[in-house]
Amino acid sequence: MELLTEEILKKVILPREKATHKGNFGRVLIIAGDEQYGGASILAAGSAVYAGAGLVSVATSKHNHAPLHARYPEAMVIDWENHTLLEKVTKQVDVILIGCGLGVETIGFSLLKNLFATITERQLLILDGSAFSLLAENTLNIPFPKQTILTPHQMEWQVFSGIEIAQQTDLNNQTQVDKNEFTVILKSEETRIYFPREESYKLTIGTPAQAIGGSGDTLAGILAAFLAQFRGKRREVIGSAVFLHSFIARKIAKKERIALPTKIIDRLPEVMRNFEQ
Ligand SMILES: NC(=O)C1=CN([C@@H]2O[C@H](COP(=O)(O)OP(=O)(O)OC[C@H]3O[C@@H](n4cnc5c(N)ncnc54)[C@H](O)[C@@H]3O)[C@@H](O)[C@H]2O)[C@@H](O)CC1
Ligand SMILES: Nc1ncnc2c1ncn2[C@@H]1O[C@H](COP(=O)(O)OP(=O)(O)O)[C@@H](O)[C@H]1O
Ligand SMILES: [Mg+2]
Repeated sequence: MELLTEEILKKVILPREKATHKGNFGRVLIIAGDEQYGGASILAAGSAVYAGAGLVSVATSKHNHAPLHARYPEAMVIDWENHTLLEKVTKQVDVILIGCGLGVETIGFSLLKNLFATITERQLLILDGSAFSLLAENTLNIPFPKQTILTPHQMEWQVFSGIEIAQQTDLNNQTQVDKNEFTVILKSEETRIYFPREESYKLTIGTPAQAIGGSGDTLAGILAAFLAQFRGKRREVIGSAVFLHSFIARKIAKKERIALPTKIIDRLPEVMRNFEQ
């Protein structure tokens, strides 16, 4: 198991070249946020925008359109009941994140099912939050596991994989990942990242200041933006997104008791700039 350190940020975060435009930094689609959990979609969208994705679209409940636009006008919004538009945009993007505050109602399941039927092998998929209960309750196969990254916390991993929290050892987790060929970011006070048949990563810089609703939604957005824009080795791009999220939280926690997800988002552009080599 490899320990994540600052070195990974220097490796992955490269300066932006001059002859570029928004299309060079990746297109992200976030399918998230029902009426109750609108904040999850707003946090995921904000972190994807501030972490530097070229274009970010959010398919969400109509309840969230105005607040999302007001907070992050850089993000584009799609009514998630507009199937035609959602399918069109789904086909155009590089990375799709689904699940943050998606809810476990019928619409959540049909969005997941339609996405699985539309996604192609050239795209990357991130599954978070409600996606795990939806997948545990319904028979639905992940279409391209090698292109899929799961970001469960321990309880979500238990529900999805059947491995109880007390049994979530490196060996048991790695075995499950090798068998299924997806990548798992297993979030906890000491997050682990398991890749199929590759060495895993361990994150030891997390702080209890991160134990607040919305922390994971923010991580998911950062991850989507990193995968969309950085061309380095996939495992390093994933490791650097996870490291950066806690690195900023730790900076905030030196002076503040809570690392508010919205504050982590605000710090992203500056901290990323400092790591450009
Ligand atoms: N502002 C918002 O709109 C928010 C929306 N959220 C969304 O709400 C939905 C439900 O997510 P929740 O995770 O809150 O609820 P869940 O019901 O999925 O699970 C949370 C429970 O799991 C247990 N648990 C055990 N180990 C844990 C660990 N390492 N980390 C976290 N929990 C652990 C805790 O007892 C906790 O109450 C998700 O779709 C999520 O994205 C949350 O992100 C909270 C903020
Ligand atoms: N005590 C802690 N120490 C370190 N990191 C923590 C701690 N508590 C939570 N975190 C981190 O905060 C995030 C929480 O994610 P998650 O539970 O999915 O939040 P949410 O769904 O509310 O957005 C994860 O990245 C997790 O590793
Ligand atoms: Mg979560």
